[in-house]
Amino acid sequence: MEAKRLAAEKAASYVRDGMTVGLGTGSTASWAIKRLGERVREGLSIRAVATSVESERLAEASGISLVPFAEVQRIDVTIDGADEVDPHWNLIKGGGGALLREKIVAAASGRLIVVVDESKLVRRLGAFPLPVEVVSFGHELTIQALERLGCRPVLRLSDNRPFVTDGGHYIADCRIGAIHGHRQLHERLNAIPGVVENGLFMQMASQVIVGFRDGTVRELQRTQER
Ligand SMILES: O=C(CO)[C@H](O)[C@H](O)COP(=O)(O)O
Repeated sequence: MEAKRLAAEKAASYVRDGMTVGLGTGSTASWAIKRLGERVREGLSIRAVATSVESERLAEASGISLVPFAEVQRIDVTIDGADEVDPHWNLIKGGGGALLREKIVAAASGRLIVVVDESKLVRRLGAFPLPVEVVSFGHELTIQALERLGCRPVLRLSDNRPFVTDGGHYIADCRIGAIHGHRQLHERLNAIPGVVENGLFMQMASQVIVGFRDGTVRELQRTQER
């Protein structure tokens, strides 16, 4: 928890007056929201959009002004967590179920700062099940199509009912194992009727900040994609 907080607070220190900020979702991103709230109380002037209802609530409670996404021309910087980060800064996201809004906000951001603890660093993505957001209508068929791709999907549950995202969709967590050919996988997944989006974030991160158990924080250097 301390490692997550340190990474998130480092990211929050890059936010400047006048910026429009994207607020991520999850335990790490929530530390950034809390730190930004403190900075706002100290006089920082920002406006923000949130990637989930949960983060919206935390931002409001922290005194951060939220603006409707429709009124935002450009997001200067977004700070968000990740479930896995590989050496090329490809990510798996969506463990908290917010991957669709997270991807929309990341794509509209000038900079995406990813904040993680060291447990999220992997040589190859895929040990963490890849979240795939699917529409509820016909989700059984969509899940069968995911099975045919070899994805081993499991419908995410909450209190024995399908987990419902902020967008009103379901999530299939796909146990793929080591992922090769991210781009092709991404395209195949999103080509299935009923799939809304998947949790692979490729070439979206601008910066990765990692908190370590020993209390240090490091900004990663990206390994060149081959
Ligand atoms: O993608 C996400 C939510 O959809 C989160 O950023 C991801 O699951 C990491 O969460 P945490 O910081 O709690 O480990």
